[in-house]
Amino acid sequence: MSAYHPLNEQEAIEIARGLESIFTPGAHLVSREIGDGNLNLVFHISDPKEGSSLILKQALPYAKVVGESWPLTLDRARIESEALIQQGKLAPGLVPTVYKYDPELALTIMQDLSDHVIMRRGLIESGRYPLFAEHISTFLANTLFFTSDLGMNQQSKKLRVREFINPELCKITEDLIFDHPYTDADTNSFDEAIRDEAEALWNDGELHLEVALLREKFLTQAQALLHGDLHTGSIFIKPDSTQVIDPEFAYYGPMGFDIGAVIANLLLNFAARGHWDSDETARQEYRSYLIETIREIWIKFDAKFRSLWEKNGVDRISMTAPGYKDNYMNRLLQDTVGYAGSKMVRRIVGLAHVADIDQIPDPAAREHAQRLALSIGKELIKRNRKTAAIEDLIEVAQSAAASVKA
Ligand SMILES: Nc1ncnc2c1ncn2[C@@H]1O[C@H](COP(=O)(O)OP(=O)(O)O)[C@@H](O)[C@H]1O
Ligand SMILES: CSC[C@H]1O[C@H](OP(=O)(O)O)[C@H](O)[C@@H]1O
Repeated sequence: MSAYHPLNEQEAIEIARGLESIFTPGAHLVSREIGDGNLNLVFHISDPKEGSSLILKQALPYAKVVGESWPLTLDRARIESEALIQQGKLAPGLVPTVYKYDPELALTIMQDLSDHVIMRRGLIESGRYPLFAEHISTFLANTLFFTSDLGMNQQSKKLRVREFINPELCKITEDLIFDHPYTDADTNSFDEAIRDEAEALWNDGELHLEVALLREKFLTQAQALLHGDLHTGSIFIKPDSTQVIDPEFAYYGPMGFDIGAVIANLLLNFAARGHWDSDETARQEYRSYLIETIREIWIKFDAKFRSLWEKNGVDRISMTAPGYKDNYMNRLLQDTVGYAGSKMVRRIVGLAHVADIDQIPDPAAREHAQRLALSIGKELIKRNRKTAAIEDLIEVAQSAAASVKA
């Protein structure tokens, strides 16, 4: 196939045919474009007779959600395939296998995970995933520890940082998460019913200070290789398996940004309950499940990260200096809390929203969910540097749920 152009379904089939380890030569293949994200084309190619299939993901030279007026680098396909390969080595079984990367067509060919569901949809449908905290804490601990100065050769790490310089995708995050929600920006999008909330965000100096500090860390702290967009739409799940996809925002940044993303998206679902539950008891039970999952994620992450540090640490003084590990883990928790809050706020007033809340058809119920999400998000941002335990974050969510009335 020649130089870059967006593929059609037939061309996608022809490329997939080349994967002879997946498809029998001459097989009748079927192609469907299934991309529902903000940025890329995703083709599902299958051989219905044999039951074999794969995914072909192609970057477009612009942001699909906005159109050609928002050009976007094709290099993100390289970042995504390289990040998937790194994560696959560090967290085996928790990301799809990459079969092939084609730089010219900005194409990643990977394992089909259609037997899983996108976790955001699973949560909306009140699914429970008892192994999720175990799996995602392993993904986070392994990928973050072994790409940081604590767990890898520090000279090699600097070279890795260079490979994952991702300025255009980082700029999206810097704007959409750490700037636009706090000013009257053109990209913002919110229901008129909550204009008072949006305007309050634009005028809250205490909040702006904390957002500026979190933004500074996002801009400057090359702590570890992040997934960079770890929301529940980037996680495929079923009861016995968790698979992280879509790391095109990967770069070396502050670890708490990834952990905070997971927690923020569980809390967005927490705020949206009610509409998705049959009655008040079901709502309380599902919220308890979400809170328990958040608690478990942090506790398991903390234990696994410390254990990796004990067994595999490469940085002498950080392993022996009294109190350093506790200090590090506490700063990590504080970042997690601050970034979780930032990621909640952006999904209510910023450009890209979440189905958990936007798909609530009843305007009053949707407004309640939005106000609750903002209340939790703002409080987490304001309290981030005072956080001492995961219970502090849980307390913020629970007391907001009790005080923001429907
Ligand atoms: N490996 C995969 N297996 C099955 N479906 C996939 C896979 N990767 C992506 N998809 C489908 O394509 C959609 C968009 O993929 P995603 O990587 O999130 O794209 P974007 O970068 O545009 O957000 C997912 O929500 C999912 O439905
Ligand atoms: C203009 S991109 C907006 C938003 O979309 C990305 O998410 P996804 O690729 O999963 O659709 C990312 O969260 C960006 O901030």
